[in-house]
Amino acid sequence: MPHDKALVTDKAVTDQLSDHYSSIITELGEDVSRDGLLKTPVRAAKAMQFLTQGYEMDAENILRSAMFAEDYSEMVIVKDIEFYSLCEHHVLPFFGRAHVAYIPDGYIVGLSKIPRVIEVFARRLQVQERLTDQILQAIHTTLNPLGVAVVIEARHMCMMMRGIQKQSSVTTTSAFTGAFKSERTRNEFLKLITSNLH
Ligand SMILES: Nc1nc2c(ncn2[C@@H]2O[C@H](COP(=O)(O)OP(=O)(O)OP(=O)(O)O)[C@@H](O)[C@H]2O)c(=O)[nH]1
Ligand SMILES: [Zn+2]
Repeated sequence: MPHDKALVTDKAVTDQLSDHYSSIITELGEDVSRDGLLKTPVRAAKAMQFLTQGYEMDAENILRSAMFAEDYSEMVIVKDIEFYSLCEHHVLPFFGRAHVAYIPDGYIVGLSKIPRVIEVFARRLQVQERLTDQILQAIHTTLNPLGVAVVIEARHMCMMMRGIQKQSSVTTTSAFTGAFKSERTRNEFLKLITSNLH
């Protein structure tokens, strides 16, 4: 899914976006007909479709496609899941790592589906808070587990390349349901995501 270019570009959309990119590049003072820029509008159009392909994906379907009845009821954690998203204010990247946990209640989910859910919500115009919450809600609604926890750490290019120009600030967001509202369970999760056990 994330690597399949053919899936994410549509000819009509590419043509339209490409025209817009030509105008933008010209407006910036460049010569869009020079050799190095000849194919840039089309490349940029395809890249932007790739970066926003999450609009075409359905997180709940992805999770439902690999749910298995299982009696396991301890915490399952998938941590250090890297992601790239686009901030909806400046259309510049923000990127980092997500840590997700859930405590099953009768059903477990195929592990790869957790990073796939992150792709669904990261590959669109976003804010970090909503990204965190959408991942949480998709898992909560579909698996109906005893609890879900999501922590996201990210760097925002709009705060690095421009604006306030802070190079090392990291933004952390978190959201919890059910059992993770209890301090003991939440602390166990936070301890495990910060440990170096591999
Ligand atoms: N809460 C939140 N804010 C974000 C996120 N991504 C970017 N922002 C912020 O969105 C805000 C937009 O503020 P504005 O004042 O409208 O835009 P601006 O003039 O470009 O702001 P500066 O970045 O401060 O130069 C900025 O403070 C950004 O840092 C995000 O994921 N969550
Ligand atoms: Zn921004």
